[in-house]
Amino acid sequence: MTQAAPVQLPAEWRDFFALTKPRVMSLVIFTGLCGLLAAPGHIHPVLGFTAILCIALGAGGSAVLNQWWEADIDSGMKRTAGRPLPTGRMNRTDARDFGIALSVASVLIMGLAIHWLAAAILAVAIVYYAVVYTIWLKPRTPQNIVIGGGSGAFPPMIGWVAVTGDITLMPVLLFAIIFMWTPPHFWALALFVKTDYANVGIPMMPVVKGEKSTRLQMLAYCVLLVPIAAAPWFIGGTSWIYGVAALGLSLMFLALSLPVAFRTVVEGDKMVPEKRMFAFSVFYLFALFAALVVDRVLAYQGVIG
Ligand code: HEM
Ligand SMILES: CC(C)=CCC/C(C)=C/CC/C(C)=C/COP(=O)(O)OP(=O)(O)O
Repeated sequence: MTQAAPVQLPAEWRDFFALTKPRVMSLVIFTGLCGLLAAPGHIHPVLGFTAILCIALGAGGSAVLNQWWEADIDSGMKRTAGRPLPTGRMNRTDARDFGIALSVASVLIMGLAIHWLAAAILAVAIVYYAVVYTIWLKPRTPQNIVIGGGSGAFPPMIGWVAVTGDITLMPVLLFAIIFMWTPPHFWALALFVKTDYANVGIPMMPVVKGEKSTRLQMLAYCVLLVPIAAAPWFIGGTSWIYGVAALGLSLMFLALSLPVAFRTVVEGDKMVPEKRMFAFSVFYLFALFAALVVDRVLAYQGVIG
């Protein structure tokens, strides 16, 4: 029996798709979906799908605009030099227009089909990432991702508001969890690509304040994340199922941050603890939000109290 050839997008389409940072955005879309599924209330599946599609379009659009603005910086970093704009495979104007089209369409469809409050938060998230973080904070301050982390923290709130139409304590806590998670997530990576950022003059924390300070700050955020991740349980917004998962995952994340915080790096170091912490950060958020959905679906079906 002959095997079917895998479906391949035309090269140009692949570049447009790559510009939306699909791997990073998969977690953004997942947390948005979890916010939507965990919210109390009902949304028609077609509208739920539309809301998630809008989050995906908005997140993708802002990532495209981020790369349109940063094409020169990206060409100077090993990790990003192969992207469609720095390699010259794509025209900058096309990228800009694509980013604007995705962003505008996402907000308009969200507003017209779902809810204007959800659309407004989506618009804030897009502007926060594409303008506040990319243009203003990133080239200016080592606190760029601490403050800029707000951009990635909005999706579960958007998903939640798409169902309920209002902002309560629970979506604010989901925002706070991702906000606290972002510095250890990103600085773990920044530690092992530090020279890239130094070469292009981006003031990331390890470049400006040094590795020791960055490592201790990562530990501090991991400590804060333990009560913040468990807060939805403490306020009675979830059952013990989410609570135990949140405490277990957060303590594991904290445990992985200890060797990162207190070790001395030697010449030729492979940065294994830092790479392990970065990989776990991604698993952490997937698992935490999955636990939230399991908890809420069981509660709404009356299986747990
Ligand atoms: C200001 C905040 C953030 C910064 C600066 C940041 C930065 C980064 C960078 C530079 C990478 C490496 C990506 C690459 O190699 O192209 C990365 C990977 C990743 N980020 Fe973030 N991130 C942030 C927030 C978030 C948020 C909020 C999420 C999801 C909710 C997220 C999800 C991911 C995922 C899933 C990966 C791994 C992608 C892969 O498999 O390579 N990030 N992040
Ligand atoms: C709904 C919506 C608008 C969501 C946006 C969410 C989001 C995840 C924002 C921050 C994301 C991110 C991957 C930054 C990468 O940093 P960078 O751009 O500095 O990384 P680079 O060095 O790889 O370009």
